[in-house]
Amino acid sequence: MSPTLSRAVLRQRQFALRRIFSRHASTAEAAQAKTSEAASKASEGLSRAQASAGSALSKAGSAVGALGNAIGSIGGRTGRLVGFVNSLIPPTIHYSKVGLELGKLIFEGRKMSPPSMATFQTYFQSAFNSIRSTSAASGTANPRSALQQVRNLSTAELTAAGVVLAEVLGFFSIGEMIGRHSINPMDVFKLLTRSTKISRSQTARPSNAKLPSTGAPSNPQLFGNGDDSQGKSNLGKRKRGGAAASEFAKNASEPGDRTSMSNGDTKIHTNGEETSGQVSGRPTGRQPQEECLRILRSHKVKIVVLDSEPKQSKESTGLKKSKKEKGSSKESGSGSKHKQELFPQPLVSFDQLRTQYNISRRLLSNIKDQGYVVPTEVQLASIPLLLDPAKSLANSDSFVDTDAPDLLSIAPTGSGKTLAFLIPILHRLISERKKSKSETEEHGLKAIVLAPTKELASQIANEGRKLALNTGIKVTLFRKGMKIGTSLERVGDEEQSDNESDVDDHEKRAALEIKSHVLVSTPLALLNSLSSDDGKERSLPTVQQLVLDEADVLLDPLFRDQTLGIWKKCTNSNLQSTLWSATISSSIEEIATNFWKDRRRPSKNDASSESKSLLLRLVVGIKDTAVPNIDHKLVYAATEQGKLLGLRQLIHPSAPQGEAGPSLRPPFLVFTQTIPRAVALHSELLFDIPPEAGGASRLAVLHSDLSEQARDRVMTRFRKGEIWVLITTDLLARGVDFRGVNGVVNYDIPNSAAAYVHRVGRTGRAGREGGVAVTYYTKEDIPYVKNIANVIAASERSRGDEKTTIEPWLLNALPTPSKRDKQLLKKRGVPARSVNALNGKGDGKGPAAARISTKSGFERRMENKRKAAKSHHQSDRNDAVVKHVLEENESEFEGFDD
Ligand SMILES: Nc1ncnc2c1ncn2[C@@H]1O[C@H](COP(=O)(O)OP(=O)(O)OP(=O)(O)O)[C@@H](O)[C@H]1O
Repeated sequence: MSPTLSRAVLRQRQFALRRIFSRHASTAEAAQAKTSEAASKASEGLSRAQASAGSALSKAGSAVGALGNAIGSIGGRTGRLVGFVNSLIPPTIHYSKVGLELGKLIFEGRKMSPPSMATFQTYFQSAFNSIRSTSAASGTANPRSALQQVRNLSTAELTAAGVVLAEVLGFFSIGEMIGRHSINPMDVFKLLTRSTKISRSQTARPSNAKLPSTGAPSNPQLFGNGDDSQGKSNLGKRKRGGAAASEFAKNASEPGDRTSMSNGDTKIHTNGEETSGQVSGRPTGRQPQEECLRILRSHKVKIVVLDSEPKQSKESTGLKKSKKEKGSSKESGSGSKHKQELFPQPLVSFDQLRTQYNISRRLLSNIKDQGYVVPTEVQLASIPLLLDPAKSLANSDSFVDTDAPDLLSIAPTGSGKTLAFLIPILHRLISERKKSKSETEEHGLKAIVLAPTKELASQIANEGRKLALNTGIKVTLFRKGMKIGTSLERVGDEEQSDNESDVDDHEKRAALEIKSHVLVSTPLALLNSLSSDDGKERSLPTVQQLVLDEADVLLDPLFRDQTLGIWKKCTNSNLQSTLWSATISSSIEEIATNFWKDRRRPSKNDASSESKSLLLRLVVGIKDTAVPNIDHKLVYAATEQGKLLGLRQLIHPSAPQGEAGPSLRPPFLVFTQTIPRAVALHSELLFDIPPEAGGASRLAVLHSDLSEQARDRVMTRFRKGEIWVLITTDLLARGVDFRGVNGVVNYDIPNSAAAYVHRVGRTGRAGREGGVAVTYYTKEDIPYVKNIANVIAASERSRGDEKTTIEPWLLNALPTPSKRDKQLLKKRGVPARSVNALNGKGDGKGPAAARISTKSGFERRMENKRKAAKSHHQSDRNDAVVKHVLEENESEFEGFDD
């Protein structure tokens, strides 16, 4: 064959190869699309890192390609061979990316597992054998015979070989690398773009490590499914995983069906008719009280009657003493010595909402559409009680004769309290709507949910809208400037907005008269709207249900007057009030109970105030303890500089790990004590994430001094996974639900044990495993850190760990803060880094001790500008974001010591 002819044949083969590659590429892209669809919002962030790595790979590929071209121009046989190899590089790079995505599946513990070394070897066994055999080696080493062999191959053989080679290279090299070594996306990025050598010891993580961002939790329940027939707590016996939970739900009873519900070793038989524990004259199809008790105990749920209406005796409220009550049961809080314990029918599956509590089909399907299958502990116990207390206590020795008990509910962070209060509200409104004959009948505002922050209120309203979809119930986020409408005509779903963007415009909002069945609001915005310009105060007589979410904050001095002000304006004598939080101290409980008693005291002129009422308290788990499914790390950093170094190590996971510091993967939240510190920390770290991985756009700050729109924007970007590290204040410490947050960093220690519980509760939501909470403390924090150490130790013990990460010597060595110290800390935070200290008005230890940056504000800004200019050359897109961030930053942050 002449050289011209062989060149033509080679070109033809390359063309055929490219066609096949592009066909395979589209299949691969479809697979990739499915992968990213399955990934959770937060893992989108991670995929982006990997995509960055992919693009870096491509760049590297083109560089190699260019080199190949240069070599190819050498000419002759060697040149052609090099040219052929060169043509294989782009598809190889492409398939490497496919391998990378497959590796991601492996890495994230999805359906695939990495191929074993043995499988790998079988692919290459023949090649290995050939290499070992000298004769074969000399044969293949001869370029003339190698070229001849290539020429003898048919086009089909050649293309097939090329595809297999590219796939094998791509899958095994990158997929195997990521899957086997569990390399962090950031490490991959570094490995591929900066040639950073990452030793196995630095990158190796337990192969079974699960991250909260890796998708839906298999079991949203935190406790339970263990045998607890003695009614003892099952500390340390928590069985996790989907099997137990789904079985729990699957076996839930249907009316008329004889089913057996397995709850660990607990067997409950129900048949839609009488059960062995059935109490004559009461509704049937229920579990006997002993079984209810057993389930509730195994899920660590306890419900007691805090107080019944003062003027009514237990006889008249229909409340009987249970056997247990007759024994001595000592409870703390709100003054009462003995508290009646209740054992309502637990809700073992959401299907029971329809079969036993007759909720609307639409509401049930909306619940299911959200992917909720197994009720969490707080839902399991509270929803039946709120939907129909008499029915839920039907087979119990204790039953209550009231339609709407008031409830104080204390359940861990991320345990689904929102759903627990929204379902009963919506059910009641839907039922009333059905009962009303006239289409035009005035319905009015029926329910109010109060939350301490706009972010949380917005989240609850969104959740409410999803559940109320097509039910005819309107849920509205109430914002500053809105007015409550005086009447409410029948509202259709078309009037519902799926998000709050339609009310972003302040002017429009000012004129907006809200007509809604359910309002979700912060207390001040709502209270202000109730006082009219002529000085007249409006009340809310139509409101039947009031929810205080994060009730301990709402009843804290900061919000107390506003919250109680609204509560008082809900003048309906049948108002049902429910209070929810992960932490409610006995003093807050007392305030709530006293207020409740005052409200319930029958007034002389109002006969209807003689209504039957009851205040219940529901506790899930151990009060005021962090969820058991997260890992806590308390790190002594000595100084502010030590903390900064520690945080930088977290942002750059390739820095030495292990003893030097804990490992944490983005996305994560970083909490500071004050707004200026959050802004300063953001400014300090702005350029720590390399531009190729998104640079400054991956980092953001969120605090209450930002405009509402800016706050919404950051929240949306963080939820989408575009932001990896979000620096914030206690504004985001409560209630806010980011499903995929892998960790929380307390850059500044929280100002109370409760604040710690809530901050770290932003990870490990709905039973997700793998969340990490890192808390740094310095010399200045030592007087205050014992409370936090105690919470960590209690949380670790609550999951059955014999040894906690808090060494006993440390607990002994740390000083116990006095009550006054605790109060001051709660009010002002650690004095050395309070705003006063930063302004030089403190105890003289600040601002130097409290300064985050190693540089002055001016120096930091100059340096950031230099870095921004440099990054301009690297990426236009990043530069735009950086510029924007810098502008936003500069207008807010003037530095501490300029
Ligand atoms: N039954 C369930 N199954 C699975 N996930 C659930 C269930 N109920 C709620 N969730 C999810 O759990 C997460 C936490 O719920 P929610 O925000 O209501 O928790 P919370 O108890 O109010 O937490 P916090 O005390 O922090 O406010 C949400 O993402 C929610 O969608």
